[in-house]
Amino acid sequence: MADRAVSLRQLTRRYGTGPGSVTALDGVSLDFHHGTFTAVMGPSGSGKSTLLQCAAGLDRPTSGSVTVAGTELTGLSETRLTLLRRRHIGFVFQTFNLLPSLTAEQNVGLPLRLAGRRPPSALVREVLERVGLGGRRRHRPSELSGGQQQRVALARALITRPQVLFGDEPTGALDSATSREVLVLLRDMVSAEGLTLVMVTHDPVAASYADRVVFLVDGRLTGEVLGASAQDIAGRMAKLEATAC
Ligand SMILES: Nc1ncnc2c1ncn2[C@@H]1O[C@H](COP(=O)(O)OP(=O)(O)OP(=O)(O)O)[C@@H](O)[C@H]1O
Repeated sequence: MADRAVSLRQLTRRYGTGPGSVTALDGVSLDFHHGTFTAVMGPSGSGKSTLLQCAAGLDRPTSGSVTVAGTELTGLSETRLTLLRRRHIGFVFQTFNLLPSLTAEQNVGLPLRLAGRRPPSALVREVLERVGLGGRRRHRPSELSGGQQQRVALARALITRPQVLFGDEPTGALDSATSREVLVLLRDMVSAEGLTLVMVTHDPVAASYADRVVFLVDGRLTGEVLGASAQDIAGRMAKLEATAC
């Protein structure tokens, strides 16, 4: 158990009830080990975002269990779940979700403010420097490029030093060169700093930065590959999409 940052057991998420209900996740069991980078892929509607939201404690599964940092989330009160998320989990989205009226450093300090702490300026500076934005501390999101905004979002997710970072298409809105910069940064945080990263992506190139790629179809796990090239991953995706049609 100690080497697992996140464990999913028989995770099922159904939306709605009766004949119109949708089973977005159907009995998924998966482990994400400390210091590893996993990409989650699958055709549109296969349950990738639902898996991420349940694993990150942002959504509650219909049945099954999620364990993060040794604590099972099922059954935790909203307050305890919020505290656990703040302490152990970071999340980055495709849309960077920065507050437009705040500077980069104010955005980065936000999670600590929400937890009732004053963000130490040395720590904010250190995290912004880590993502290569030491010189942009006073800029507002509108004064930054897409890649820079995503790096601010990354710094904001990392300021609490989470054990696990979940990314839902974090490079989906970026051009390929900028996307590569963000992926190199993410890869380095896993390899050099022991972060555990779980990233949903449609992009085989982005997935090739991961140690492992897991594939979902119709809410079920259909396989995984280790250390695969972008070409191999694209080939597998093409097959899955052909059978999903
Ligand atoms: N709030 C909701 N209410 C009802 N159905 C939902 C809801 N959210 C997702 N679904 C359904 O659950 C299934 C899985 O959705 P999900 O967003 O997890 O898929 P995805 O693999 O992330 O898709 P995409 O690649 O298109 O983003 C889909 O059939 C979707 O329509």
